[in-house]
Amino acid sequence: MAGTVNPDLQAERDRISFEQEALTNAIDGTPEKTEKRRKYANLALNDPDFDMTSYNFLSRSEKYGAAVEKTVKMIKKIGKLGITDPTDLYIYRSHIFPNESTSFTLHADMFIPTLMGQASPKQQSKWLPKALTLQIIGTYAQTELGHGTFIRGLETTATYDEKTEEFVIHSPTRTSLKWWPGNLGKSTNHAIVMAQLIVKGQNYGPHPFIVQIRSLENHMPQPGVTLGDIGPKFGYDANDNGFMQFDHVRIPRENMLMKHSRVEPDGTYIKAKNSKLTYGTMVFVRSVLIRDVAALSLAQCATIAIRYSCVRRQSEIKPGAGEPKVMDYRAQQAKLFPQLATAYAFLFVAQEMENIYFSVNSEIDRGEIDRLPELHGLSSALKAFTTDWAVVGMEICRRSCGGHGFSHCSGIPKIYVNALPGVTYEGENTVMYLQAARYLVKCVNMAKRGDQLPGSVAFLNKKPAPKSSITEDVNMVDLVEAYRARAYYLVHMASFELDREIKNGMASYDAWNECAVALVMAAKAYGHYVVVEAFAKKLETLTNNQVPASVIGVLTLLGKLYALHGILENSGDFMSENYLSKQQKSFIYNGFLYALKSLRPDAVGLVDAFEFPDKVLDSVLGRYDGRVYENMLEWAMKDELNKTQVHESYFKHIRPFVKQASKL
Ligand SMILES: CCCCCCCCCC/C=C\CCCCCCCCCC(=O)SCCNC(=O)CCNC(=O)[C@H](O)C(C)(C)COP(=O)(O)OP(=O)(O)OC[C@H]1O[C@@H](n2cnc3c(N)ncnc32)[C@H](O)[C@@H]1OP(=O)(O)O
Ligand SMILES: Cc1cc2nc3c(=O)[nH]c(=O)nc-3n(C[C@H](O)[C@H](O)[C@H](O)COP(=O)(O)OP(=O)(O)OC[C@H]3O[C@@H](n4cnc5c(N)ncnc54)[C@H](O)[C@@H]3O)c2cc1C
Repeated sequence: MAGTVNPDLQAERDRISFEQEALTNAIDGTPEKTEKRRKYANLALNDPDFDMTSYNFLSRSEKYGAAVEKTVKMIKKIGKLGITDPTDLYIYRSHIFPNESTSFTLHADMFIPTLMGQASPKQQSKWLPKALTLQIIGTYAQTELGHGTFIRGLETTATYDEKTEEFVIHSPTRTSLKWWPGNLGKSTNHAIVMAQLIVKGQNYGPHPFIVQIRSLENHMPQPGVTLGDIGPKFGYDANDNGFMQFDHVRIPRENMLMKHSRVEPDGTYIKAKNSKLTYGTMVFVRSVLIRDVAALSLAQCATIAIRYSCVRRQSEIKPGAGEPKVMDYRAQQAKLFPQLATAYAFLFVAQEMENIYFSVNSEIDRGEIDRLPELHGLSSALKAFTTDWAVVGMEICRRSCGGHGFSHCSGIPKIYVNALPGVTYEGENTVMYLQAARYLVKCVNMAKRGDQLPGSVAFLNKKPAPKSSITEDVNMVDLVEAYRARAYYLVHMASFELDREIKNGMASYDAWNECAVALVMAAKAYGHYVVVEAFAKKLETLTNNQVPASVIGVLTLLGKLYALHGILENSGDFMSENYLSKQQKSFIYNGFLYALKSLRPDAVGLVDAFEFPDKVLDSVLGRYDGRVYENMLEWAMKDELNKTQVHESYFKHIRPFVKQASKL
């Protein structure tokens, strides 16, 4: 990150009030994690074998080809370097493929996790070594043309043939074509296929099967399998999301993943302890994408927009006093600082989600499944809440860069389109909120019966005070309590509405649909509360770990800003039933303004602390050295249109037309 830095940006760095290294450690989790991240990031970034030229100026086919080449090179390097730990692998990979999908992403993030979570020990010993050494490369093929959300509605069938001890995989209709699986279109040779298990004429619902889909010799589709790419999308150009049709494809019985449920050779079906264990890979990915998609993408966009806002000068505050940095406009701070605070909040809640995921998962491995519903409810709510707000925040960052934010030179469009499908894949967000609400409503009924609720839903056990205790000197404790109260009331209100409809004679499924607006609001409020509380807990942990006061100070300001902004944006909720008085609302507003003002000197330090390398941001606007204007023209000149002064279409179309016109 050496070189002459734009003086405007240097001035920002010269006045940072906190110890940046300690903050970076807090973001990573521990100093050891920072060290590890730097080590694997540098291994990737300093390797001259990786061409980090961005894909901006390539066609879709070229992008795909470049991604495959880079993926294979990366896999070879991983083998040479002996990187095996999943976190190290993830860091290494995300610095070679920043905000991009590798050609084997689904293999790493879903195919292998599914083998680990769904295959029996015997099956794991057969498939995992092959998968880990890439002798086979797989994807996760669940979604079909007709159904993504409603897994029970999948139409692909796996019919057991006891005579041959095989399953017959078949796509009976046009809508049963697998559609969307990543890396299916061109790259993979195996797939975990979710299909309706049919034994002796009985349908036991969706189950996972491992199916070879392409030849390991020449990559042609296996007999009975039709394959292709689904065509251009909103983004994800280098990713070959694919389609797949089966025509009575036979696989051995052992290819059904049988950790949780089994089919014996004679066709006897042994069911799982909980049929939803089959959905485990989705819970895993929902848990990790809170950090890897939502938090990090927003943090990157905030970095770009805040650095650029300290370089960009425009208009006037005081007439005649010259053009200020746009960061000095209070309105610009009001747009960008909440996004910065949200990125921090999501990083902290992701650390908590990761701990919960791994702790519940090891319980599940021991056969204890009591906490599965909470894990599902919490991961659903947080997946939806964080991806929703991350994409809203990224767009705010983009607009805050004015016109240049619309250009790929800002780097924001690439980050945005890579994160955007996070609101849809792995469970469409409204559907995820409703899943969380389903769990919350159950919890209300359990609390009414006097049951003690676990972890993140324990707040439903205790009625909050009817009035907030927020004072002029707003503090984190009162803010957390305000969010708890809002979540408590909205969850109870949704539950009350549901009960009322049912008491009035409505069938429970109709009542559910009727109350969906209240249910989604309840789940959002729950997600918001969990995030604010996670921020407060993080501050407590850092304080207990003797992190420097300067860091606690700036993070406390950020935490408050996040919570205050959320109250201002949702003041109707907080002010209903007079929980928050008009005077308290003015304390919130003043606290928000105070936080903006106080954070201004540290804005660049707070984004620098994320330590996103320039190669990751791939942004002219967000460069570490702030040399924006010096590099814009050079960047634009890379475009194919600038390779010649006069484009061939001039000779083909414009010139003849103009000649013709001049004769008239
Ligand atoms: C430190 C660790 C390092 C590790 C590094 C690893 C590196 C990984 C890095 C990853 C980085 C980034 C990741 C991003 C890239 C990944 C790319 C991903 C691409 C996307 C892939 C996909 O999209 S795959 C397809 C996903 N599809 C879905 O998600 C479908 C959504 N639908 C559903 O989940 C369900 O059908 C439903 C939730 C909608 C429920 O349907 P339905 O109404 O029919 O209900 P059911 O009858 O099915 O359910 C009834 C009861 O079951 C409960 N339930 C439902 N789901 C679950 C679950 N998953 N777990 C537990 N319980 C569940 C439900 O609540 C009901 O309960 P009751 O009320 O008690 O009856
Ligand atoms: C980039 C990308 C990558 C993907 N990768 C994969 C992959 O690798 N493997 C794979 O199997 N799939 C993959 N998918 C598919 C993805 O998982 C599904 O698109 C997703 O689960 C949503 O399902 P759907 O498309 O059927 O949406 P739909 O369910 O059709 O949603 C349409 C609308 O209906 C609403 N809706 C649906 N059901 C309900 C309900 N019960 N209550 C209220 N509203 C409802 C939704 O909220 C939404 O507004 C990918 C998708 C994308 C975009």
